[in-house]
Amino acid sequence: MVEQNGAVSIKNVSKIYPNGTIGLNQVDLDIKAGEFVVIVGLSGAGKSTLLRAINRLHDVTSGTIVIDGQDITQAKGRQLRNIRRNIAMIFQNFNLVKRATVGRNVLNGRVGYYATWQSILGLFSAADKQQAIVALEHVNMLEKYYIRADELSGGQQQRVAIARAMVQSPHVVLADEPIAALDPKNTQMVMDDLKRLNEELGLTVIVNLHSVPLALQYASRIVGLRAGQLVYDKPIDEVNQNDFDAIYVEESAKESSK
Ligand SMILES: Nc1ncnc2c1ncn2[C@@H]1O[C@H](COP(=O)(O)OP(=O)(O)OP(=O)(O)O)[C@@H](O)[C@H]1O
Repeated sequence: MVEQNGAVSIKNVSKIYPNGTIGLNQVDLDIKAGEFVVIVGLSGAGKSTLLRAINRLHDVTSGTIVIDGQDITQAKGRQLRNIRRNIAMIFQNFNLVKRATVGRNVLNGRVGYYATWQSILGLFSAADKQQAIVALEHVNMLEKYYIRADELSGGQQQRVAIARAMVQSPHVVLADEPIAALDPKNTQMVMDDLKRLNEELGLTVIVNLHSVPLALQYASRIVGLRAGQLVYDKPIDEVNQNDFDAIYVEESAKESSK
């Protein structure tokens, strides 16, 4: 049997920012390949900090994060680059190159496979261009191939970002509040696109969301953070609405009820 890639094992991870703020406090979380995990929690709970630790956009203070057997917190140079290649990130603000075409933005998902000079010159192979076309078809955006990214709506830009993530051929997709800037129709489309990456391509998807109804609709597992700590972790079929009180109760409300 071929082992599926995309397992993320987070062990005893803490992150203390230079100003002393605790971003994460001894978080343990084992995510299996092919899961669709939604991380919920109040603003400031540590959701972004956790996602950014997983692809090492920032360093953790202690603990380990092992992705398909390799510890990204300790990796350097080529090894770090190779682990990162397997992790795609989708941001709230899309992070596209606004003045570049949709096609070029999608091809940027391949830069991890080229020397820097090649990607700067846009020397992408025919096979990669074909992959970009397939990815844009997947998110129903192929007709926009030659359009500049800044001419698209927010929802369309996010779908281009999803196509860019696809051509990266990752094992894990991280999405940090991907629908925060979108209306309900685009929210649905973007969440559906993420679900298809999970179901059709078998990718592990980890999404930060504020919305509990969306978490319930899409997740195979829900994880709750509060004040940097993991306070909740259940497969979707064991989740009930009351559970969210534990995640969303404000510290102040808790204190005043004592
Ligand atoms: N660069 C930073 N320097 C100092 N503190 C930070 C930094 N980034 C985040 N924090 C703090 O770390 C804690 C966790 O923040 P984080 O952004 O991870 O929360 P979040 O759950 O993603 O919130 P939101 O839903 O608002 O994005 C917060 O107290 C925040 O103020």
